[in-house]
Amino acid sequence: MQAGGHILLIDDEPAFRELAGGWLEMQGYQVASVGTLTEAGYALRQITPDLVLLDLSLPPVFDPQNTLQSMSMFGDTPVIIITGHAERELALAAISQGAWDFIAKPIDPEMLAVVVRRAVTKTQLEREVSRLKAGSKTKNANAYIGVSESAQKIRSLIERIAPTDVRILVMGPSGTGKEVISQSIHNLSLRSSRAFVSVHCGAIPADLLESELFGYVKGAFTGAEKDKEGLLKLADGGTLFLDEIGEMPSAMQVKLLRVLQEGTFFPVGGREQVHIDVRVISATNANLSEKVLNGEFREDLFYRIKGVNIETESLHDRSEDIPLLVQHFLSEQRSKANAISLNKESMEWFCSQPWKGNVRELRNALESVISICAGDAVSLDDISLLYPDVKAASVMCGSEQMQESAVSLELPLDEQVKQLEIKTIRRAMDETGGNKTQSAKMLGLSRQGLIKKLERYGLN
Ligand SMILES: Nc1ncnc2c1ncn2[C@@H]1O[C@H](COP(=O)(O)OP(=O)(O)OP(=O)(O)O)[C@@H](O)[C@H]1O
Repeated sequence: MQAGGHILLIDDEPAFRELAGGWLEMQGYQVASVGTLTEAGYALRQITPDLVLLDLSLPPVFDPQNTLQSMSMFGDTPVIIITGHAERELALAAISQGAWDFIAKPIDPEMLAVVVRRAVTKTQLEREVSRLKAGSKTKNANAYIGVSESAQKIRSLIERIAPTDVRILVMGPSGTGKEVISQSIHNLSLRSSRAFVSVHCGAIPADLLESELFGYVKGAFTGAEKDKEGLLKLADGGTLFLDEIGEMPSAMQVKLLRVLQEGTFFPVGGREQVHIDVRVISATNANLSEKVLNGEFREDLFYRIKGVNIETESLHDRSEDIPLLVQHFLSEQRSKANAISLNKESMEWFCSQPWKGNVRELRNALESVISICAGDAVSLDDISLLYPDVKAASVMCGSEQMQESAVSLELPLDEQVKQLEIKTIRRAMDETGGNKTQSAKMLGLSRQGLIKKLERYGLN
């Protein structure tokens, strides 16, 4: 995608299209030029312009009123009317009907540049505003939260690769934030004002996936009463997130490969090729290399989507992220409801659970507990209504130790987190007489995760 923006130029004079189109391209815009409204309709299926430049006198009828009545086909995209001298009245009428501006032929390139820039900037700003309004999901650009070594690496990788168009494959257990990572990459990318379209490849039945992705034309099958755009077209200019790509049926894998290689596809039942410009981010909790070896996933598609790999760890193996995640989800709740907090024991309980469903399970549990909390601080009594065998965890969790040990601003955060981890691990090992299995359980880590940390910190 070029930074300048997309322009749809509709004028029946080929020489003018060539001249004005070429000049605008030199200014950094991507220009689609057509000679009739019918062609404009086709073009709109392939691009979402930031601006339309429209001549009012168009074949076959050459009736400016007819062209004016068709302006609704451009939705809220600004339209600049191109007029001849004699059409000034008409141009004014066009503006009263919602056109953004008009410019008279012969066109002064300097004037065209100014008018076009104003209109394109307006569209881009409006789209940005609606993107920001669209929800808190996009509010925080890098929404991936965590202080563990793995989370910090992922956060900085997100920031590094976001502005590029490199393809990305995010791998890791369910509920560990693969979609959060992908959305954050989109938020920080040059495509952030365009759509982030998420497709759950395993959730859509195989026979529906093709029409969902590619769209269809009227009459393509029983029930196709009008043309429908697919998710690929919706993602044009933006990011396509293919979740659970490992579950994509093999027939669709071939078709997706073609889209990724050529940037084009045919809607179901359609004869016109659609061009798109999307950045693809894929995610999976399966071992794709193994699937390739077993013949369950196409090798050529695997190499096409691979790009940069990001691997998430289970929450088990980075329990030091729990306090921050809990604080984050609490603050999200606070903006919806009254201030609510967690008392000391309940925070300890949250830090000590295994959370097999990872961050998703942690978040759901926290939200359920908050919803039944009687006061303004969640207590173990509240938790026990949902988890009857609740017991206060004996291990202190990160945030509290942070408060206890004097927090120093002289040491980098990494170092403080490391020291906190070492202290917590030592304490668990002391309390269990050095038993790794019990310590791991106490710390909410897998045994393997604990062993890795012991090695990393030389605590063996
Ligand atoms: N590091 C994180 N920071 C903030 N929120 C997170 C993080 N990790 C996960 N979440 C939250 O946990 C929930 C699940 O995250 P997400 O859907 O991104 O996981 P996933 O790995 O894509 O899961 P699945 O493989 O099941 O699709 C979401 O509500 C998300 O907001």
